[in-house]
Amino acid sequence: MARFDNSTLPVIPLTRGSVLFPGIVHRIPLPPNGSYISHLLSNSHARGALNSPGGNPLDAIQLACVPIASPYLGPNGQLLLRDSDQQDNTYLDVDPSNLTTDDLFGYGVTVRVLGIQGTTSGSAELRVEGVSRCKFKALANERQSFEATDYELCPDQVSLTDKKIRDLFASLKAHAQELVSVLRVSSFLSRSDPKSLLSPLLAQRLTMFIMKKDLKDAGLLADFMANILDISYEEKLQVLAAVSVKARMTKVIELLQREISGMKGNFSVTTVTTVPAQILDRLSNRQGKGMGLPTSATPLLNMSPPGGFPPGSQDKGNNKDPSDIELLQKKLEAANLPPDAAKLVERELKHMKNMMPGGNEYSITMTWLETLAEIPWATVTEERLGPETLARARKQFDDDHCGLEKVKKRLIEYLAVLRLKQSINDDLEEQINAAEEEEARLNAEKEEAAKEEDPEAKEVPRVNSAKLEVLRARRAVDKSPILLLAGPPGVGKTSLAKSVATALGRKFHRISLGGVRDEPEIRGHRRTYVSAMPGVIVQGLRKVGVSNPVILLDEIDKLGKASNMGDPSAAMLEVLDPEQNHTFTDHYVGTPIDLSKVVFIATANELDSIPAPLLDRMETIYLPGYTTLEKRAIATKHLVPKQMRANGLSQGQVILNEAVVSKIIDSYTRESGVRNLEREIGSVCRAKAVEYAEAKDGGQLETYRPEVTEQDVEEILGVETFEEEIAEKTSRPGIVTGLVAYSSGGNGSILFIEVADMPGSGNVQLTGRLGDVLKESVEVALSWVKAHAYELGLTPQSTTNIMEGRSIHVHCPSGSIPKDGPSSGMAQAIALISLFSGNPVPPSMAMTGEISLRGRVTAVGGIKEKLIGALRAGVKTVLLPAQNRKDIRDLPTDVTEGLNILHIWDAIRLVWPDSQWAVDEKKLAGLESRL
Ligand SMILES: Nc1ncnc2c1ncn2[C@@H]1O[C@H](COP(=O)(O)OP(=O)(O)OP(=O)(O)O)[C@@H](O)[C@H]1O
Repeated sequence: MARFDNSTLPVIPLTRGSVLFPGIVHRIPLPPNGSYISHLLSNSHARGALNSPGGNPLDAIQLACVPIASPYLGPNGQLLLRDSDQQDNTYLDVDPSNLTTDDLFGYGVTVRVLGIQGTTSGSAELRVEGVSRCKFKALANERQSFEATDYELCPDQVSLTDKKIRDLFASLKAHAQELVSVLRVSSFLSRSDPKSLLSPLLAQRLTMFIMKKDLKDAGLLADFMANILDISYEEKLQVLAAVSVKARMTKVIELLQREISGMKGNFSVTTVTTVPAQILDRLSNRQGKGMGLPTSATPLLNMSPPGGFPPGSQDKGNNKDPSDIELLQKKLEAANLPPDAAKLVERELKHMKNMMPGGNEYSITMTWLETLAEIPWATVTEERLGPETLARARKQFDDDHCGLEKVKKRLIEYLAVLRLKQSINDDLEEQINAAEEEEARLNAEKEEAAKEEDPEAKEVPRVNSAKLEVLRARRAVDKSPILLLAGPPGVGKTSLAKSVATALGRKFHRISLGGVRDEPEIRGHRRTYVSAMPGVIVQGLRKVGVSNPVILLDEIDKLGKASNMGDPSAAMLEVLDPEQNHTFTDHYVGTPIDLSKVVFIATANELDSIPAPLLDRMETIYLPGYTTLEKRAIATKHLVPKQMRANGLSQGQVILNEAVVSKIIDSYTRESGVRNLEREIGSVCRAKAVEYAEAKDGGQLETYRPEVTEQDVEEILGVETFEEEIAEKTSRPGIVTGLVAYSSGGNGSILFIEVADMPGSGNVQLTGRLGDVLKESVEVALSWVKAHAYELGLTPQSTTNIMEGRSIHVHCPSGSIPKDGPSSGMAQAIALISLFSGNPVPPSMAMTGEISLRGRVTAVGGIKEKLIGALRAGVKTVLLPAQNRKDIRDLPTDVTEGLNILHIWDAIRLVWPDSQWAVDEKKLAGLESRL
């Protein structure tokens, strides 16, 4: 057991090359079981408690820590060997149990015990904090315990009036701050190494810590910096041995200078602090007002350390990179902002000059101003709306698209109106300018007159102002409508809009509204939000760089519905309203933008899902699907040459004849548009390109065959993907052929409706993935047939229930394909009548039409697609509602010639002309319609 008396001081050797300084917290690992440190602690505690009973037991423990001596230093820290390269640091790998007093350094620190802490590895650590330097004159070693038998405590002595000390302290602080800045910059530059990262928060704390130290803490600050500096063990021992604060500061400043210049070798530092100017302000104010900080620290704020900016000058904005703001200012000037925006920008720029660069607000404002500078406020594409515009547009449309005559005609009309309105607007603009000049002149005259008090002159400007207002109002109203191209996928909506842009010579930008769910996506987030951005419209304008592009609002029908994130379609209303869009406000930009020069063209696959107010603002041009004939023409004239070019083939290297194109259309695609057709033609071209290249490389070009046969198509594209629904050859009661538009892939096709009856109690079973509307139309048909069973001759008496004792099952085959819509109502009713009467419907006959509960057959949509599908499926006769007569006029001739189209008034008679069971005119006379 160690023996202690009050004149001795227990000493713990620090191993692993560590040096403890006053003010620094250190952890000393406690060896397991029976450690001498434990004995030492308990004895020291017992002795301390004896001396000062009742105090904090930890405070009672008196200890010192001593580092291992270096063979390269003398007992007072003087360097014995100058060339550190020759140093061998193996002396530091000591076994604590074999230490002798000779192994210990002559200086150490007394410590305060903070506690004992367990570690995750199961061992314990003693936490101590250095208190004061201590010089050991004599050390004793007894049973592995060390004690200083003769020692001298050396607390820091700082003379607050010593100018040399004050200057040294100011220099130490400045260097310490500079080191933090340099560390921050270097960690920023070497982001790839996470170990070298100094977070902004930590850098700020360090700077604050340094700033808060005052002259009486000079020695502590020097110790703190020596502790964090990357210096050798000997240098640390030297700092420990520097009892004089002056000497210590000199040594630490020297070490700091070396460290800083070493780090600065690779880059130049322009910013030296991370403490916000306001805090520095506050600090200097506090000092000025004598709020606890000694005035001796004041010179610090005015000092000018080598290589850095004086910290006190930071609030004057000197440390900002002026080129950033200047550059931005120039960009903003060049952007030609409207007066409102210019005022806003000026204010923000002024504000920005007082901000800390790198701060959050600074970068937010910077990004915002950059966005504003990039918006094309006044940049426009030069107009090409001249007398030749329409001819050029016509040629462009014909070059890019086959068929679509009606649509092209409508687009030409649109461009003609755009041109006329523009010339009217140009005239108006001229008149407005003239009127404005006139008003300015009259105002000047009025002022003159007012000076001379002439009452007559005052009336004239009022007349002129009214004229100006009228002119301005006319200009605002004379805007062209927004076009909506609606139709199934791949029918050329996007490419038509592109052709419009080409014909007008304007830039084109496409905005996909498909995934837009929130209003801010259209109108932007307020710039105070984290990672706020402008909306899609402003982003589009920034991208194209002009204020008069053609913007395609693609898939406007897929725009999200109103939610807690706002209603995107409401924001769209403002964009599309010619009355409002000259002052469109994006939340991020925060100032109105004129969208009136933009030509907006929207596209949609269906109109039902577009909110009515939005639909109302647009003029719809419907693009129906293509017939096989049209597809063939498009493929031959456009898609084949296009795909050949795309695959590096020149004319004549691939020949696809009509039969081959038809095979691709019928067997490999089922769509209203031509997108898949283009893809399949692309596959064929690619396969031929490989064949051609191989033949050429092998020197056997003569063996290459450019013609593609139907067999080749099968080999290249694989097994036929689609087999058309073919009309039945025979029929049974209860089976009717209906028509659908936009079935799989948006094509028209036929649909079989099968009804069977069985003994039961009047139940109706529906299968075949029927949608709610379709189910309802079955119910309507059944109710009508039940209600008129007697008139139709299906029951012998008017009181008989036709469903009595039976149940029915309605099924539509292709059960995996969902079906919906009311247009099969008539076919359901005919199928039921057919079932109950036992009369089959001719198999080559198909029908479509919605029925009401009164038995009226009403118009349905998608006639063109349905009839094309019917023709393809081998249907000969089609029954259509009388109201759909108008749709037949636009049908391609191959459809009108290939089908016997009958508009029904008396459907039953058309289906069963020879039947005897429904000819009682008297009975039918009561019906409102002749289903
Ligand atoms: N009448 C046509 N003549 C020539 N090519 C056409 C015609 N119609 C469509 N195409 C071509 O079909 C492809 C698909 O057209 P586009 O992308 O314009 O379809 P879309 O109607 O916009 O489809 P979606 O609704 O899916 O966006 C384009 O390559 C286009 O050039």
